[in-house]
Amino acid sequence: MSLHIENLNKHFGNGKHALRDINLEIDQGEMVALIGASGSGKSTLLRHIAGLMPADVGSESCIEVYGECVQRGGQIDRNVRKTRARIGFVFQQFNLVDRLPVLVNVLVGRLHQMPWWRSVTRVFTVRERALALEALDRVGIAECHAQRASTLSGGQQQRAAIARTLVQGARVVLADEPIASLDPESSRNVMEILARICREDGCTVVVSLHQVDMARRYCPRTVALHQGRVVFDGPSERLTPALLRELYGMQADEILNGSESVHSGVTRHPNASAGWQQPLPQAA
Ligand SMILES: Nc1ncnc2c1ncn2[C@@H]1O[C@H](COP(=O)(O)OP(=O)(O)OP(=O)(O)O)[C@@H](O)[C@H]1O
Repeated sequence: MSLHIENLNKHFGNGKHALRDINLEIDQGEMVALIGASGSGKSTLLRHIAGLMPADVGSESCIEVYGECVQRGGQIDRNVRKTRARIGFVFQQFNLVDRLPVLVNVLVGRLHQMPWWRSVTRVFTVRERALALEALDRVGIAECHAQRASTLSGGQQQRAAIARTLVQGARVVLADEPIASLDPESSRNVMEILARICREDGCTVVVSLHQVDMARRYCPRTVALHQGRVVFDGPSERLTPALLRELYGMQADEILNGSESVHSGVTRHPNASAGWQQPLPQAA
């Protein structure tokens, strides 16, 4: 089991109950979509899994990644740095250092494996550079390795961020709305790359998405959140518009239509309702 989440609850200081009794098991090599309307708790859940945010203190909660404790009872584990090294985090806004070359941004993924003086001086070995170039090649942007990150398109920056997780050697990739700022073609590229590292490297991928169409295209399993609760956990193909309306009421339109209004350009099934597509076979 690569991810184990038990009795997870989170109240923020303002009293907001953002996560409610979350229990999840995710196997190694699964690609799981986390969907839900804005404010449903997707980012908060991913941050808890990465050990970036503690659950309610004194609760019965427990999060483990590959059997290693990330947090228990609202306390982040003392050895979380070791566990975090296996977790790659991909953000909506890429989180690259604009003025640094792409290759150096990708090599940042290795910092945890280096002595401190090398991380400060940013002296990388030939082998480390070769690894980073290989990762950039896998995400299709090796030719951009010497450019400053700021000169890349949004889609290329997101691919560099994924290459960073490859160089890190992450066994779990948590991607928080990685395609929310991208055009349709870049979105498909990024989702295909995530699906490929899942398939080829056996990485576990959990990707939060606003819209169900991408979940159905690329992720065999979807976990749907509504007001901090898991309201669906199962095969993505079961998430029909009717079921989404049952789960989300008026908010279903945000999940069904959002991708169409923001990033149109995907072919719709002739019988589809607004924003709805038939599932495609697993991405190549
Ligand atoms: N630091 C915080 N303090 C107080 N409330 C917060 C904090 N962070 C998040 N929340 C609240 O917790 C709830 C869940 O937020 P979260 O960002 O996880 O939702 P989300 O599903 O990722 O939304 P979006 O799709 O808009 O990014 C929201 O109501 C949000 O306002």
